[in-house]
Amino acid sequence: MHDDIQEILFSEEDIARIVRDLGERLSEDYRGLNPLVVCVLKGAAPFMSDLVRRMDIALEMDYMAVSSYGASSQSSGVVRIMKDLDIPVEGRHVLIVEDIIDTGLTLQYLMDILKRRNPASLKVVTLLDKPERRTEGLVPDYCGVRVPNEFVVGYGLDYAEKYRNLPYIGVLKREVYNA
Ligand SMILES: O=P(O)(O)OC[C@H]1O[C@H](OP(=O)(O)OP(=O)(O)O)[C@H](O)[C@@H]1O
Ligand code: HPA
Ligand SMILES: [Mg+2]
Repeated sequence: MHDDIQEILFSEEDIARIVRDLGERLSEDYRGLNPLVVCVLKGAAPFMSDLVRRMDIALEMDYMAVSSYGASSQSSGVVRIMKDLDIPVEGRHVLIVEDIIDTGLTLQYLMDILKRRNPASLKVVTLLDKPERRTEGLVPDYCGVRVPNEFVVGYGLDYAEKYRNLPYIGVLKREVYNA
């Protein structure tokens, strides 16, 4: 697994620091609002799990699964809902948790769907932002860190379902997905 990584971008310690800072900011901004924190499966699961433990406020958690990349390093452009939320969104302060915003297609689709359900507010926190690839005019409300235009894996991010359990975030060697 580690042999497939070209370069480590963020170590376990880097990630812990970034997540702690985001958690502190979100705790201030959402105190007293009992936000509905929505994890976009599967990539955001490790980030969600660490982030909520850095949010020292009352909140509720729910999970949604949409998929566009499948077993590929290229977005198919078609986003599908694989699992919807259990908790109603109407009147709630909804915070979407993403691992990465790349083209922005996934998030644009998700925001359009959730907006129609009349939340009190709808914002996004992403651990990674890859703005160079954006096709949708989307800017995250909260962003951990920017990444270069490379395919990255680890800490939830996969290539063909692999590498999600790496404790760090790194650039995948091109020969792995061009093979
Ligand atoms: O901005 P975009 O170009 O849409 O890409 C970002 C999305 O792609 C990945 O999910 P994926 O569809 O691969 O599912 P996964 O989370 O299960 O890996 C990632 O977790 C984001 O949700
Ligand atoms: O760089 C990436 N890595 C893994 N999954 C992704 N989904 C969108 N961009 C990426
Ligand atoms: Mg993926």
